[in-house]
This record gives sequence, structure tokens and C-alpha cells, in this order.
Amino acid sequence: MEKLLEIKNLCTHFDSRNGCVNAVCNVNMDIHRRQIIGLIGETGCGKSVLGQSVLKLLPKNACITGKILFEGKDILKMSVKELRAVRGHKIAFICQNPAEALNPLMKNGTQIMESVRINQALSKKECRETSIDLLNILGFSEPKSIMHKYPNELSGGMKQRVLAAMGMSGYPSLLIADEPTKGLDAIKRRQVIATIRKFTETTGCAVLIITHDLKFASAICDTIAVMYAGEIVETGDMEALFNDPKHPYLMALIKSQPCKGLNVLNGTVCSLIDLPSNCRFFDRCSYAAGICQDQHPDLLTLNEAHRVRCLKYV
Ligand SMILES: Nc1ncnc2c1ncn2[C@@H]1O[C@H](COP(=O)(O)OP(=O)(O)OP(=O)(O)O)[C@@H](O)[C@H]1O
Ligand code: NI
Repeated sequence: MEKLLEIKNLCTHFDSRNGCVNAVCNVNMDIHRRQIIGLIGETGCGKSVLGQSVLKLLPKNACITGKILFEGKDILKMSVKELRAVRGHKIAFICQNPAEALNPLMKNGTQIMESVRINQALSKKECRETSIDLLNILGFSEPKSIMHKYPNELSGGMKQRVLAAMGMSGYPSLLIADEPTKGLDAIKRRQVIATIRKFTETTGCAVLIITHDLKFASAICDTIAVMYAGEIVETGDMEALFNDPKHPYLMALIKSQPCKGLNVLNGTVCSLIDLPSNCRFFDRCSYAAGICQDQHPDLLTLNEAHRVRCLKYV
């Protein structure tokens, strides 16, 4: 498959009053056309920062190094004008807080039509029709009435889908969705799965999904990357990872799901300010050995479809 996005040695840190926060450390990731890749891990592991780094959607105190090649061109080196041509058009980002992303003073329809207009050279009537089509794809049974409503007349999940319609309006080649199932019930979650699938199948769009929800990730993703304390600790084919997890962190994450007995993973992620020089999961790992106290593991290739950062397999 053709490579769409190549992330190479990506590091993102923030200068803060308490020190340097290393949110993303040396991440390498390839995204291919039509691929649906899930980025999972506990809160504060750097998932959203990784997603936002791809479009340089970060505050001024952020410093991003490495390479992010999109269609062969480094996003980190693009001019403001080049970046504007990519954002929202070729790569769309659906953020975690739909309530903040929609303008409360404008009707949903006006906002969706505006984003369709920016992305496609269409007449007003065609923009309206495209907007209605998009809302249909997103599972709204009465798209016209949604167009006439204001954002705060909708539930959180509906706002998220309106935002998704806006993100998809440019028919991007990559969609980054941050927690698209947050606050949704099982039925709505299934709708999101169907929508994203249909969208990738009909448009060839690749999707990077950032989520806490392992069940959702396993239902939709073909590839998974597990993040822990700013690093990718395990990555590969979804089935290989979930059927045969190798990293003790992923094993623990799977066991902590409600359907697997809710065995809560004790402890918390180490501070991203004073990172340990040994294995970052050492303190919480039930398999930790002497060597883990002294060494920082590299990402090891078990086979083409499976990589893991754990000294158990060295
Ligand atoms: N502007 C900022 N300045 C300083 N630190 C920041 C800034 N933005 C994010 N961080 C820190 O970067 C780390 C990674 O945050 P991030 O939002 O990527 O986590 P996450 O994995 O997406 O978590 P969640 O699942 O809760 O969304 C956190 O420790 C966070 O506090
Ligand atoms: Ni996040």
C-alpha cells in the first residue's frame, strides 16, 4: 500500500513553568491510504499531542522536531500558506471538544455549508445538498432539521457528528479523530464505526483514531499503536495485538476493560518532566526484571506485523 504520511523521529515538548514536558518522544509511524489506525493508551500519554503535532495545531510553548512527510513533503517545513492548503482540506482534524469547536451563534447548516464552500467550488444550492448528504452519511435521519438548529440544541454526540461532517466536507485523504466516541452510547458508537468505515471505503481516506476505548478500536481499526509516557510501546496489526499482546502494558490495558473483569491497572504514568532513563513502565510492570531497572528498551521487531518495546523479548 502507498504511504500517505510518514512520521519520523517525532518529538514534541512543551516549555512549562515546572520544566520541559516531553509529551511525544521519538515516534515513528507510517499511515497508508485507506488504513484505519488506532492510537490507544491512558490519559496523559501524549496521544492528542501526537495527533495535533501532525497539523502543527499546538500552542506557542510547543517545540516539534523530526519529520512529518505528507505525500512526500515535510509538514514541519511548510510555509503558512502551504500548511493552510493541507489543514482541513487534505488532512482534517476532529477534536475532542465539539462544544468548543462549533460557533454557538451560527446554525449548524450555515457552519457545515461554509466548510463545504471553502473546500469545494460549488454553488450555494450544491453546498446545501452536499451538506445534507454528509449529515445523511453521518447517520442523521432528519438532516434538514439539523441544518436549521443551533449547536446547543444538539446533544454532545450529535455535535460531534456535525463536526465530523465539517471535517469530511473537503474529502480529506487523512482524517484525525480525537476520541470520536467520547460520551456516546453503544448504538451511537456503532453508528460512528459504520460511518468511518463507509467514508474510508467510498473516498479512500485514511483515519487516525485517538481513543481510550479498546472495544471500539478493535471493532474499527486494522492497525494499532499503543502509547505510554510519550512513546510507542507496541504497534502492529490489530488482531495480532489484541489476540496476542506482548507488552505488559497492553496486557494490563486489555485486562482492565469491563468485559475482561475490570482488573484495574495500578499506579500512574510517570511524569513527562522527569522521565526515567530505564523502562518507563518499570514501576507498574508485573514482569519487571533487573535489566528493566537499568535499560531503556528499543522498539523491537517481532515480525513485520508486530513491534514491541520491552526487554522481555530481547
Ligand atoms: N500546552 C501544553 N503545555 C504543557 N504541557 C502540555 C500542553 N499540552 C499538553 N501538555 C501535556 O502533554 C501531555 C500529553 O497530553 P495529551 O493531551 O497528548 O494526552 P492524551 O494521551 O491525549 O490524554 P487524554 O486521553 O486525556 O486526552 C500531558 O502531560 C499534558 O499535560
Ligand atoms: Ni487526548
